[in-house]
Amino acid sequence: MMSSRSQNGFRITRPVTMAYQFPALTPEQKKELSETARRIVANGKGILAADESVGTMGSRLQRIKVENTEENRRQFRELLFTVDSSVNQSIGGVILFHETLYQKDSQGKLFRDILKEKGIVVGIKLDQGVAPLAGTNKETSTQGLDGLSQRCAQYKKDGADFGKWRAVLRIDNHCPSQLAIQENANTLARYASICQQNGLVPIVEPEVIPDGDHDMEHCQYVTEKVLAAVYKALNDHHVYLEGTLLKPNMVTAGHACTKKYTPEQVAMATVTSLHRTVPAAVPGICFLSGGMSEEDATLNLNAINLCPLPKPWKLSFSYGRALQASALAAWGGKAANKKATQEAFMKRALANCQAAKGQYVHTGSSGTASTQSLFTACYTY
Ligand SMILES: O=P(O)(O)OC[C@@]1(O)O[C@H](CO)[C@@H](O)[C@@H]1O
Repeated sequence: MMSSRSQNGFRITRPVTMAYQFPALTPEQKKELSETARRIVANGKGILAADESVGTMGSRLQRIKVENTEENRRQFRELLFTVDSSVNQSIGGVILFHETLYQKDSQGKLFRDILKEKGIVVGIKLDQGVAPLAGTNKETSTQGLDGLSQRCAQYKKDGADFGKWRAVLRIDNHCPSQLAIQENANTLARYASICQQNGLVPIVEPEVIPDGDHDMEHCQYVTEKVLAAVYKALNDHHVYLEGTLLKPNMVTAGHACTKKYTPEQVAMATVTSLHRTVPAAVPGICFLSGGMSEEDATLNLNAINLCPLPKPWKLSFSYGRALQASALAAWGGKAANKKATQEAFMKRALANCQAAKGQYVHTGSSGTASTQSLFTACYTY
């Protein structure tokens, strides 16, 4: 302890090792990170999560009977990224998988340059999947911290400005365990710190997956415990919250629960848990769709934005399945379906942008694909 006297004679005692003596980031680094984070979620914009790993993309393509080749993955993504530039009114960021960051359109232009010219921020999936936590009820920890700093530095040079890391928590007997909550919170925080050191905005994704027959109240209880642990860990790791985005699950009942809840009930439970656990310094919360149908994901997001509780953050989307399902169905692997594919994608992007402003009006004219459940059991890839 150091001690001194103030002008009016009071003794002031300070610990010698105050955290501010070791700032993690310079003011310039903080400015860049917070500006990028705010840009991604400005004016109802959200994120297209097009970062499916090769295996996950394989299961998407299998549903439409298309072979999982690099060329087929490239062709579908080309259709998404080359839609009309007005997509930049709804999509502020796109998350890419490693392979996609280095792929080009049929004219030889890098996807990342196509996105940047539209004013869309390019992101990159940084986690490397999950591994079992031995001695638990099938719980996992996310891999990818080894060499992460070097990978972040390279991706930053190659045009990425944000990263994504998904932790998976499940609800079951003895789950999530304290071990899984702590391990995943700490790993997310370590990842977030490394991202920020390399100029990437970390998307922090602790997903409580919807497998199980638990009710919505149980999901709310677990989501609050998980988020509280995540924000404690982010604070412990000196992560600059203004330069982060959160990607959580919405609070819903388990997929096999027989009780049904309205979007307003989901919205109230979701915003209540966020209100209790997520600091107002976080600029944006972009929900994952977690196997909800496209239409449910939009209706729930709209209800969340209309929820009459204080909402100091932008509440938006970072959807994978709920932005791509009807586009994939319209494509079916055929170049001739380009127009229908791009129209289907634009329709969902616009609907979710409206929902992120609480202005979505359900017209009742949605196609079949948009109301189909997109749930995959044990979605841990
Ligand atoms: O739940 P969704 O909205 O389909 O996808 C959410 C997501 O985090 O999970 C996938 C698997 O990692 C990613 O492709 C995507 O970013």
